[in-house]
Amino acid sequence: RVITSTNKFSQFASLDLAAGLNRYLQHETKRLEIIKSSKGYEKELPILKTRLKKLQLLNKQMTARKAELDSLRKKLSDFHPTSALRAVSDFLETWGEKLQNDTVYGFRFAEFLSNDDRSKLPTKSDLLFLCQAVAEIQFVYNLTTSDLYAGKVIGQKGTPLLPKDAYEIAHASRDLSHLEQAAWWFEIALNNTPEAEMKSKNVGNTSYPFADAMAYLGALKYGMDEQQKGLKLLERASDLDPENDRILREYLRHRHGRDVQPLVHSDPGEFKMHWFRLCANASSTPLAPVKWYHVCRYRTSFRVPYKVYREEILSRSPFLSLIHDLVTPQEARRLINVSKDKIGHPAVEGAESHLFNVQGTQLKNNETIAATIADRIADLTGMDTTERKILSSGEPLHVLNYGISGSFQPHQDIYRPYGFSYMMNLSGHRLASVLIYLSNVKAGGATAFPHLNISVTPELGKALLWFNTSPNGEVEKDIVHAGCPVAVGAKWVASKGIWSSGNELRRPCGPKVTSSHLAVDKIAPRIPASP
Ligand SMILES: O=C(O)CCC(=O)C(=O)O
Ligand SMILES: [Fe+2]
Repeated sequence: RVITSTNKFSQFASLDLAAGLNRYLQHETKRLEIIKSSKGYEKELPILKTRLKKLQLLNKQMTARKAELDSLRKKLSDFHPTSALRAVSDFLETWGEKLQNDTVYGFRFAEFLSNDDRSKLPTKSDLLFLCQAVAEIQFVYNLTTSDLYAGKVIGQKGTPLLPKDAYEIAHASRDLSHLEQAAWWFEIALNNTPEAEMKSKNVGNTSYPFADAMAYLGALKYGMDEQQKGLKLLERASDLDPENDRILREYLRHRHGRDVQPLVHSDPGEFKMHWFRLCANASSTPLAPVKWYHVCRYRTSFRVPYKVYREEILSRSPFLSLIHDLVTPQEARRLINVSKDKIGHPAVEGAESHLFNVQGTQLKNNETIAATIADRIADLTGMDTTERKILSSGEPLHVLNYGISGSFQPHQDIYRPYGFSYMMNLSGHRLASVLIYLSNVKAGGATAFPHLNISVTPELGKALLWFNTSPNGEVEKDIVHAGCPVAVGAKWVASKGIWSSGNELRRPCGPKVTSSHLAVDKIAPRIPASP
């Protein structure tokens, strides 16, 4: 999928279709010349000539549409869901067939696009995925259908949609069991389709099956206690496409109230809805301004003789804090750049893949930049982050990349019950996690802590620090957290795990409050405990 990670997209952006075609054209021209001047190939000459003519035509089209391709790339690079949906849909309509289907022009495109390059092209499944993404983003962020149809996503303007997109999103919503939402999308598709067009039966590539849309809407309305409205729609649908057996049967079943299955609405459950609310609130509320309980840590070490870290304590128990400016924009860029080519490896080793739809990689400390970050975290937290073959104190840095609607389901960075099989080993528990934001996100993509009622908007350079076990060594159940779906833009994070091995006597807020270098109780006595 091109859009699941921003990295996949940049591969597509770097693909030069026109140059590839040109190479192929030159190759074929040369072949024709050689064959012309050789004996015994007379029969094949006409075939080759037609083939060359078709290629020349395609080349002309390709050159003429260079601007179009560039604008497609530009639209995709905004990582805006409606713009991306429109762009991919346009691409598939104009180029997709030609490039994916070997036989349209009677020759193999594979010859000018390598398999590797072809895998970089947007596909039909990218389009379906984008429809799902729009449906999901709408649900989580509570967006109105008319705003989304106009391309508006949480204040970020994208390309307006077309009725056929609305039809596809309706189906995606239906698949997610968001039935009310599905009805809205069928409705908006139909409302934006002129009556004359519906009657013209001309359901081409650029349109959608109107009668189907009407029948689906009718069945939904019927099931949602608007029986009369529903029946009328089903009847109209059947009139519109009298030869359609499926629609006729649907109409009759509903009219006679026979075998009408009750609609099954999705019930995400209270916990998920709470998580979604936190996601939606985070995206509209900026971080709190600096408060009295911000903590300045003055730390000296042989690496950093004098350094001030500003730290906002968000929760004392379990401990969660926001560190301002852990990495510079240059360092973030560097981390992204060294990760880019490796991305796509399992994001989180040993984790159940249904938990996330992001891509990632691991950077070991032999990457200079990763070592720098590990050292800084050691300075900052007072803990050991050294990587060792056994009894390691630091985990390799995980770099994660979220594309449109990329998310990480609620989990804990520990062994159970979330299936992170590697999270407890000889090195003990993953004692603490440091999550560094390597990018801003245009909309969505917050990190939510449902049990703490906290969600944090990603901001380039900032980092969250939390402990996965409490000072007495028990698992912190309340540190469950999730990456909210990205609505617009790209999200890059790096997470550093700190193992208990080697840190037994180093964790802050240790046996005595005074023994803690943080002394949170002294500095922030009035922060309410978690609900
Ligand atoms: O990206 C986020 O906001 C959360 C990531 C996370 O939980 C993890 O990497 O373990
Ligand atoms: Fe996590």
